[in-house]
Amino acid sequence: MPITSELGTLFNIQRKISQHKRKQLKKASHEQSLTNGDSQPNSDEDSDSEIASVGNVPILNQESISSDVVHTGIVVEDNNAKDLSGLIVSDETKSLAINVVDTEKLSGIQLEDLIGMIRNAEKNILLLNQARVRALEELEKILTEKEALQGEINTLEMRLAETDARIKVATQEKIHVELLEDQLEKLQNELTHRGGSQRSEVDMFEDQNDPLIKEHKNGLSSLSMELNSLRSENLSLKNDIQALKEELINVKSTDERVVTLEKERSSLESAMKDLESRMSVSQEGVSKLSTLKVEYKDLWEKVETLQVLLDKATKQADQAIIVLQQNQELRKKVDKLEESLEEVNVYKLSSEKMQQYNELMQQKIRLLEDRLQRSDEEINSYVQLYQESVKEFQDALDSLKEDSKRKAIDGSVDDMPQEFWSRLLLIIDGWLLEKKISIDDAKLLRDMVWKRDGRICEAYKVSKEKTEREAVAAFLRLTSSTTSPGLYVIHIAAEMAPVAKVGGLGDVVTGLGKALQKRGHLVEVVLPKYDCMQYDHVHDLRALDVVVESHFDGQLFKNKVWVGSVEGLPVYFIEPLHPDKFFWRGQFYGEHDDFRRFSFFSRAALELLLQAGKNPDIIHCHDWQTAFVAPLYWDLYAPKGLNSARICFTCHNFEYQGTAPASYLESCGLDAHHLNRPDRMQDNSAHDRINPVKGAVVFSNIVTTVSPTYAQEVRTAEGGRGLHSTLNSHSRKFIGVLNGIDTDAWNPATDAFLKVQYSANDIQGKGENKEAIRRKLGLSSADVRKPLVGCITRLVPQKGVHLIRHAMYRTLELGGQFILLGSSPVPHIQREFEGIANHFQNHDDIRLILKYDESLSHSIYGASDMFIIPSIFEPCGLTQMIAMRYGSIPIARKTGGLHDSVFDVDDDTIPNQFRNGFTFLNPDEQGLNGALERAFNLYLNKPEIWKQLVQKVMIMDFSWDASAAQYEELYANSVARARAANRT
Ligand SMILES: Nc1ncnc2c1ncn2[C@@H]1O[C@H](COP(=O)(O)OP(=O)(O)O)[C@@H](O)[C@H]1O
Repeated sequence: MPITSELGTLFNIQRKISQHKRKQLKKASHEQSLTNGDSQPNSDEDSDSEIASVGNVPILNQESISSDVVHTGIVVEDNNAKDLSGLIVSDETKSLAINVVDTEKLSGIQLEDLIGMIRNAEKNILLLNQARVRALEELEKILTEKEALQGEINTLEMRLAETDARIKVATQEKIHVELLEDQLEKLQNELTHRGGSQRSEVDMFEDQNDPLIKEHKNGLSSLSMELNSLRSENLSLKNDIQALKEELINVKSTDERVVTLEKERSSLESAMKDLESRMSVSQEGVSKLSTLKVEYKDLWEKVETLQVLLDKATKQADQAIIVLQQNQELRKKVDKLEESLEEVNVYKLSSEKMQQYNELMQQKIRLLEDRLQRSDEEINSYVQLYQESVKEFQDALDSLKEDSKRKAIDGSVDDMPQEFWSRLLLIIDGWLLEKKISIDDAKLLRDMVWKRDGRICEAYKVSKEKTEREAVAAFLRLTSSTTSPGLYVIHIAAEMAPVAKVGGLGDVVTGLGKALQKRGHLVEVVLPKYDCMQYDHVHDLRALDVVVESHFDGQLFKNKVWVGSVEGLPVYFIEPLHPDKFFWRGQFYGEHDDFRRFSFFSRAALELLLQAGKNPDIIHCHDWQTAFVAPLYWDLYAPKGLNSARICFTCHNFEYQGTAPASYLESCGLDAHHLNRPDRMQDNSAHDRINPVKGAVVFSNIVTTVSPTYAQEVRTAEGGRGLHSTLNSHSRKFIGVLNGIDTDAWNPATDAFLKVQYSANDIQGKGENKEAIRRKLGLSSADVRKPLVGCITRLVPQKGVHLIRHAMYRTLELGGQFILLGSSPVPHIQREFEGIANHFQNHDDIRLILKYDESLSHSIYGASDMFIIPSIFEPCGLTQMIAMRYGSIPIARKTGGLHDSVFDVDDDTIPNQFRNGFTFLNPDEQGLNGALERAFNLYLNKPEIWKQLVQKVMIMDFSWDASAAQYEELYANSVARARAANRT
């Protein structure tokens, strides 16, 4: 192939390659611009808010880029700028090298940073594209130049080839000329040799006009002409060659330029590649950018939401500030009140017992204020009536005065004129007809007049100068002293300690009953006659020769009635003669038909009261099992004549409400249709079910629970187990009264279950009881001072079983000993603790006894140094009070009744004389650890202080006295209101 065509092919290939590259570059550039162009509408569609912010960015403002890049994390790299300089790229373009930072970091950047980054990234992309376009233009110029040069090279190469050919011809001709010159020279030499001799020959020839010579002469001249022409040709060829050589040099220099251009081209290509890779990086950046845009959109929405919330919060804050200001004013008032309270407290400090009652007194004051307000309302309504009567009474008094003047007033009763007695009778009848006194009172007063009772004469004398109201009161005092000194209270309950006790309810019925009895009230208890009762605690048990019939399932069933005394209280035991043998089940609760068992019992108990002709002032029912008493009383028994009583209901634990399908209510004779309403017995969560506890709250005159804090807790959605709304709407009759304990039954000085009795004055016996129980349960006695932690409880979630379990292990870690007495109605919990009991059965420092054992419970209270009660919630809790009575320091969670009875030894906000234990707030292991460790620390490191603490808690008063007084007052007020209402 000729050189020219070879060069031409090469050139074509190169051109094609460069064209192809250019096309690709253009295409890439076009696509890029499309991509950039597309992203904006897309983002427009995506978010209006984004449009507003991104669209307004002055993206061609170069200054804004440089100032923002560092801030947003997009940085210009100097190296990249140097690479680009070879392409004659503008300075601005150099700043387009984007260092794509970790987008994860970006997402964490503040919102403003994010917006700035998006703006700058867009600016960078645009400038990058501009730089690419310029680079392409430059490249195109260079390629055009290169093409022109290539053409020149081709021409030169052709001319070179021609020149080569001509040089060859010229060389051949030169050789030929040289040959001719040689021949010519030889001929000349020959001619010269022939010289003189031959000169004459030549001359002869000339002279002689010899034709050979002539021919020879002609030949020579033509040769010399030819030679001359060849010489001149040779000269011109030399010139040509010289010119060609120069051209060749030019060509070489052109080649060198081509090589340079090639180098430039390849560096351009590598720059292009670099640009391409940067483009792809920037494309990634773009995709990340769109992710960021989405994130930005989300963030923006959140910001807007936050803004709305902020506005709201600001408004609330404003309101809060106002409230706060009001609060501060209130606070000042409260502070003043507290100051005066403290003064009162200081005064009350003279009696330690009074201080302990301080809180209860405050509560009582609140209750009294409440009551006072209500009775004020009632009284006001009577005032008018009284005022009307005053005049009449005054007239009667005036006439009596006149009589008195006439007769000797200080004479004997018998001397009083008949007119005096008649007038008294008329006054009494007037008060009766005007409903100022009840029929019973009127009857009693009439009897007194009839019998010429000196007391009524005396009452008249005392009241004759007084108002009618005071006179009525003076006469009624006569009737109440005539009838009974106290109230007649009947408890209808499912438990009573110690004969039928499952938990605190049994303790309360007996403890409260005995305390009320001591205060002069007549107290009776009605219980189911369980087959599993502790009959040895019932004195003089006997069946009455009477059968009480009660309705159930539309039929009459007989009930056998037993009487006996328990802890000095008269008790009626009802034994239903029903085929289902309701109370012959070997356990108190947990039967599938508990609802039927106890609704039957509730009705039978009321039937007993009715048939026995009892007229109690108070019927006190407890928990869901006897909650049916309240609606039964008002719906069925009050109409039948058992109408003397007010109903008091105590809920000992709102976790147990005894709900059932509404139709179940029919069995005991209640009208399910009538009662299954939101304002009556309908369960607040399941509307096809009735709720006995709710029914009792609605239908009772007094509703109590077992501690003030628990009473507050159950009025909240979290603590009320669905009944908070009902309790709130009946709040006027609802109150928390802290339970007490039966200090006779729980007395370490007399407790027959203890190995050694002891008291606060002599606590040595406590150590002996500790030693005795260690021996009994097989625990190590090696270290007398090793602290013993006790726990006696039903093992149910409420009691914080996971914390009890943790306390056992933590006690061992701390070097103590642990005794757990408890049982669980929850099978899996019982199984779990059985597993732990087996695991530790031969352990030196821990023992689990998983049963109910009254006697052992006394021994544990007597032996333990500390007592753990980590309840999740606790309506009242008795074990902490019993433990303290036995000198065992409680470690308790601050909830419900525990909060009202255990006060932390390290809590400076509590007066020192009330501090009696270790408490923790959070129901978790850390919370418990803290309290347990503090207790161990004090026990081990400060034995004297510990001893003082033990003696202090043993004499704290947790008796029923204060609580019974509160109940007495609640009862009395309710009865008084009823009587007042009956009179009107
Ligand atoms: N396994 C048991 N053996 C003996 N007495 C127990 C047992 N478990 C609990 N008790 C007693 O039951 C009463 C618990 O009352 P309380 O603390 O009000 O809890 P609750 O009524 O919720 O069970 C205490 O008198 C305690 O001594």
